[in-house]
Amino acid sequence: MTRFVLAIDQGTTSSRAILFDEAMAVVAIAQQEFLQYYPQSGWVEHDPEDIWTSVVETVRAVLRKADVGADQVAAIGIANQRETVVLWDRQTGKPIHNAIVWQDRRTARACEALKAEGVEPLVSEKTGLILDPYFSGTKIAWLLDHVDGARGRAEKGELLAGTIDSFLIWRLSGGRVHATDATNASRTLLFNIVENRWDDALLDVFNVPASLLPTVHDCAADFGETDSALFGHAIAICGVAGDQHAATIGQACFQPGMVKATYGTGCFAVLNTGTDLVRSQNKLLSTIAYRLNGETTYALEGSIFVAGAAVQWLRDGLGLIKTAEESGQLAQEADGDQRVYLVPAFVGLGAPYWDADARGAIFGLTRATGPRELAMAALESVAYQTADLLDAMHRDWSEGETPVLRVDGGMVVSDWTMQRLADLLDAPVDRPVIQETTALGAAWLAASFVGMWPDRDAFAGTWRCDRQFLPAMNAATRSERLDGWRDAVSRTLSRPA
Ligand SMILES: Nc1ncnc2c1ncn2[C@@H]1O[C@H](COP(=O)(O)OP(=O)(O)O)[C@@H](O)[C@H]1O
Ligand SMILES: O=P(O)(O)OC[C@H](O)CO
Repeated sequence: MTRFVLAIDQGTTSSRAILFDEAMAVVAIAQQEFLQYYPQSGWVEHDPEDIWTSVVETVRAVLRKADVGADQVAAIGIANQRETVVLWDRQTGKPIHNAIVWQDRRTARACEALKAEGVEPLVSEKTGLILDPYFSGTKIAWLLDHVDGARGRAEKGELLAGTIDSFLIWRLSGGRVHATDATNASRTLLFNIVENRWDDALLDVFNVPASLLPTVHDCAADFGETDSALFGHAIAICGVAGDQHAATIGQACFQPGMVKATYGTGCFAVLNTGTDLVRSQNKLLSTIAYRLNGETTYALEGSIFVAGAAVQWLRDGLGLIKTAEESGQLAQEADGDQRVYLVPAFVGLGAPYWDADARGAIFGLTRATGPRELAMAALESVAYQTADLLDAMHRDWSEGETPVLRVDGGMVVSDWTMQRLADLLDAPVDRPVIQETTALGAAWLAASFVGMWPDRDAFAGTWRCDRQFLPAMNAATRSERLDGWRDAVSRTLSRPA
């Protein structure tokens, strides 16, 4: 009987189920978008029931499309939007509130208060992170303090907490398994990435009871199996990683110095630093790239909150385009001499600025500026932000030049954006043949655990380039544009950098 592996890619705007065969080829894909809730300025929520329904329905749809039975699926790998948290009732599995999404800034004041108490050095030392509302710790505390009775119920052991992977594992396993992997744990502010464990001192700082938290496994491990009633047959869950970590694996960035950037809702550049935990001097994060066979590989990460979301804003906020693809066509026709800069700080700025209070701004408008130039500015903002990240990485990573950038995510189909990225980075940009790298990484974790796919090195040897974009902008233009961007950012920050 032919065997398959199933990847669940639970992203910020949609859930995807992707079925791979034994030869690592994509057999079928199903995708479902779900609603985003913006209850207040800077707040972003998801209904966990929407996420759950979209996951179950896409899995059923992909099996139907491929005419494959659940009994033919050897294993499931899960990749998920990170940092987003859910608190749910241990008995009923019902969430006590909407999920607070990674982009949500509601805990900015709480982070400032903790900084004023002087705990940031301790937190950074243990977690590799920055005290920012982006991460899960203060979001969990917010839920405990703002949902009626939640803290009392948590202390009595009635509630469970988790990132989206944990919530899905709990539901998929019929309420039997409360687990996560080391990469997701490393984004919570509660996990000590040096000692690889939940840290009591951090639980104290964020006032989170240990009983809420899941067991932490390697990325390729036994995470239980799905309730057989869900898909007609139980399927083993054997791979879990945060989506950016899964993409790092899917891009085969296994060697120190290799770097990938994923362009979805946000953009996340991840540089493999090997088994050494490198501390950034330039406001990048130190994080767990992946943990396999008990060995932790670390990474430096630059996180940008708005990448494809700027294109969504052109479409849904301004109504300038009907589809995301039109952004590239408009940018192509734009007057390239206009220096219009969009700083898309819709939910503050992430790395390397970390300014939760900044809000978006547009500079350089003239009477001649129209939709084309705004589209160009939106797409260019993604390239400029990446340039900021790679610049910080170059300064932190002393092991020589970082090699070419491997890119993936929904935006990389835009040739115009990828060319502008190479131009502004002054470095080659490689787009792989398989652009579902997040799903591929999750599938590899699961498939290698059950011995179905090749080991790490052989898997890395299967990576293929679809197109390489080479820089073609002259140095003077590049430097003038980057100066303009930095000036625009400095005028957008809520406080001096
Ligand atoms: N042709 C395109 N040009 C520019 N942006 C695009 C294009 N196609 C999709 N996008 C953007 O890519 C994002 C979706 O990518 P995806 O990887 O699915 O995101 P996520 O995992 O965060 O939900 C959207 O924000 C969308 O605006
Ligand atoms: O949903 P994505 O692909 O934008 O990824 C979200 C990140 O995991 C947030 O840290």
